[in-house]
Amino acid sequence: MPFLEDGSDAQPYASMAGNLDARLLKALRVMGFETMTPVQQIVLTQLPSFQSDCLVQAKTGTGKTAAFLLPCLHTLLNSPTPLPNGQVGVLVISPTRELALQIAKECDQLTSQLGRNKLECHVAFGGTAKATNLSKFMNGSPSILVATPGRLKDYLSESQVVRKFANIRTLILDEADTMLESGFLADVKEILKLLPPKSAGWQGMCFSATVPAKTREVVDNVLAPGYASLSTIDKAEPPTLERVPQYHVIMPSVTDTFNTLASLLNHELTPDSKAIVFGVTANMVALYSNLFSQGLTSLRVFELHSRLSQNVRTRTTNDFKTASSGLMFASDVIGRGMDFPNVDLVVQVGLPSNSEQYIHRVGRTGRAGNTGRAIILLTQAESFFINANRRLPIQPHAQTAKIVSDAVAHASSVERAMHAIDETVKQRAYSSFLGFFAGSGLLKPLRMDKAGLVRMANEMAMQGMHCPEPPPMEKKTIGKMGLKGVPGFNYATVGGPTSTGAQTARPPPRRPRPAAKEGPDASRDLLNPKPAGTGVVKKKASRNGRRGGHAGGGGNGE
Ligand SMILES: Nc1ncnc2c1ncn2[C@@H]1O[C@H](COP(=O)(O)OP(=O)(O)OP(=O)(O)O)[C@@H](O)[C@H]1O
Repeated sequence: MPFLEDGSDAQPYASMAGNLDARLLKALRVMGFETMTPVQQIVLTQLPSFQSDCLVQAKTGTGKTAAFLLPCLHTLLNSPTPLPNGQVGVLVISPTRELALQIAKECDQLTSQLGRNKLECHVAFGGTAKATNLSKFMNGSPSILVATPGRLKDYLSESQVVRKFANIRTLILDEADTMLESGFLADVKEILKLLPPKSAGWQGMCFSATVPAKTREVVDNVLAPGYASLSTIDKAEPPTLERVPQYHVIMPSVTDTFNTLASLLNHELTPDSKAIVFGVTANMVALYSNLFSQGLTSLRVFELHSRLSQNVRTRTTNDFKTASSGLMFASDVIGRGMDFPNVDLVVQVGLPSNSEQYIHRVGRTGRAGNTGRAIILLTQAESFFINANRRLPIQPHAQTAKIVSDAVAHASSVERAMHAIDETVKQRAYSSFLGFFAGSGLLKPLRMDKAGLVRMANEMAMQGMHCPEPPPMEKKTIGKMGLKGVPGFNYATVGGPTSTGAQTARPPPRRPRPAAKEGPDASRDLLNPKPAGTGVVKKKASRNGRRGGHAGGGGNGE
């Protein structure tokens, strides 16, 4: 069984007959789940009971979804006090909409053999018509609800919705470490206030591939004292899958990002590849996607981040799931939990915000027993990440020198492609890049001050994106980034006719320059409050162009 990295035998699901509901076992057979993965085995055989509170850690792509759904579905189906009709028995909270949908789909598969006793699984997440979903939820029998925290809080503001949770049996936090981080913890606490108290007896389950120490300090929000703590990861082993070799490619400077990425992808991809490239912000991802859609790859290009409508996000997710090959540029909307079959390469461009984010992104490949590769592309200055995370098995890429030197051969095709891209796309990328670094606490490890950050962003814009000058920035946005008074900005003023903002006066479009030589073609935006490029009028260009040295960033969101 390929899930087991130590080569030991996996236990067949058939051995659970009598312990796990026969209808669930039948569904598992239909799904092709013949043997238990290690995390499924540990949960189903070592948990004191299927109703026990637990904190469970297992590597990415090893079947945690079924590991948390099976015990609670079994309990729902076999409880001596059946769930009253219309009540929610199981609540799963997930950090992203895409993951919520994926969990609900797996739940539907697991409950597909219940015949007339079918359990309804509903989803609730933002970006969709709330009224329609809520009325379906209120009028249906949502025994299971998979929700993102924001929309769930919204639902729970209505007392008739709160009443539907009066008999809750299990609360699951998937990606528990991120759900219990500062960004989500306040939401989770508010949600808990509106649910029956823990003393009512509901089960808490927390699952993740990463459980940093700070998570253990706050799990008591959902787990009772004495909860079971299970892990399939040996303390001495790396937290990533052994069958996913990991490499770093270090480039000299941030201005090399686009050419080096083109060189790297040209080096790594084949016409059959299925790869994901993570960028640091949604708008940087949009820029990569635009760039590589200009003939820099023969693969179909996919783009996924929070700045797209939910319809587009859902369609792209489904398309990439079923695609046999393709090149996905993505933000962290798919950094955790998402299961895209047969991804053979994950590339991270720039710094992840922490080692957990790195681990989850790498985990988009090598899933379900498959193999894969992961590469992180950093600047020299950013390479501190490698030294600071020595437990991650990241090796130098054997072809680094060639990839970096071949970047020159891609310069002309990248430049030509950049000239074909709308300036607003570049302005947004520039603004998000600044916002990312300004808000990330990364300037200190990069040994950079704010003026250095602006210089670096300007160099990336002019030398990397081939903008004629630093893209315009509104004073208001600069202030929100905490960069007020920092030299080097091309200030823009608000003006124009619309009430929501104003029209942009952009630098005149540049004519694409012919390429000198054909090359071999191959988050959240923390402080970019609205699509940039709206509401700005160029006033003054100022340049300050010492060659800096860093790209990247993190941000744990969309
Ligand atoms: N027992 C099994 N037999 C065969 N395939 C399985 C089994 N359990 C899970 N899978 C498949 O393995 C893949 C990964 O499962 P899942 O998404 O639940 O992993 P995960 O551990 O939750 O990953 P992540 O840490 O990224 O959230 C899915 O495609 C799933 O269908």
